[in-house]
Amino acid sequence: MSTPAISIQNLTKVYPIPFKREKVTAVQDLSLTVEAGQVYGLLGPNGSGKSTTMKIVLGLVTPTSGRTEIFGRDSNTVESREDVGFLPENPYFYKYLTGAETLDFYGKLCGLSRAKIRDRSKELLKLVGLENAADRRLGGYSKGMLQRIGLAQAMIQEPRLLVLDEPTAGVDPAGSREIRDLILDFKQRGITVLLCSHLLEQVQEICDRVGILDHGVLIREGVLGDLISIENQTEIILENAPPELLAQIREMIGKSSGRLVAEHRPQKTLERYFLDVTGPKQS
Ligand SMILES: Nc1ncnc2c1ncn2[C@@H]1O[C@H](COP(=O)(O)OP(=O)(O)OP(=O)(O)O)[C@@H](O)[C@H]1O
Repeated sequence: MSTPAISIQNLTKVYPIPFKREKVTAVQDLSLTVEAGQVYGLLGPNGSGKSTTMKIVLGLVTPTSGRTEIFGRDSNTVESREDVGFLPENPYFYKYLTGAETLDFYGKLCGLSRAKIRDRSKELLKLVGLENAADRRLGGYSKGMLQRIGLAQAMIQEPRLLVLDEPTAGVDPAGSREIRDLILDFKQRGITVLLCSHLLEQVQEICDRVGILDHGVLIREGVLGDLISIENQTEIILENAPPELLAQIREMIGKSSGRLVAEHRPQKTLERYFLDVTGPKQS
């Protein structure tokens, strides 16, 4: 089996509260594995320990006990960071820098050569749809554009793993969809993604596997489809079914041991409807 992108073993983090004798257990005996190539959703209510877990994986916070690894390398080693790109929850950007200058800055921080930064920056600005805004200052970017330059920044050193903390926070539905599509694009390129989000509808669309934290404890974990499927029910969606066919089906069900639980028209999501009515008009 290939080395997992992330391995978390019996991780616990207890924060002392300054000037008080109390402590906060942010993460408690957490073990989980993110296989390479997956999009993994780490979910949980506010304060459940998601950001703390991410920061420990990234080597930004020291665990109280347990260990975390990135592609087999302990998170507390500098080498483990070579393979990771990170978009924090509230990224701070220099608003007087342009999009291109921002990528230049992060490229230099990662120790990339001038030529490499130039090529990579051009490629990434195109990928995140900011080619035309490359020379505009970030102070004039919308929230969606800022998150996209944040994603480009996280991708500058061609990481194999992307850690994204709330990548669509504060972004409108069209902007969120663009970010969602970008994440799927990264997955297509073989990049592993660890994602924290409260937008469960989006998580459902893009994640292969999810873990749910509650008060620092992993209460559910598994393949998304398995976790949310209702075991003893079957859904059949028919198109253009004539009334006689529906009547026959109802009659057959009536004669069987099965029970018709619901019969209704499938609905599109509110997001899909919103995008349909606000999106570009078809000519
Ligand atoms: N530096 C810190 N010092 C003390 N307590 C902290 C610190 N960072 C986080 N905590 C506490 O640890 C717990 C988990 O916080 P964390 O930010 O990891 O949760 P989260 O799931 O990411 O929340 P959110 O969804 O609001 O971002 C919370 O009770 C929080 O108050």
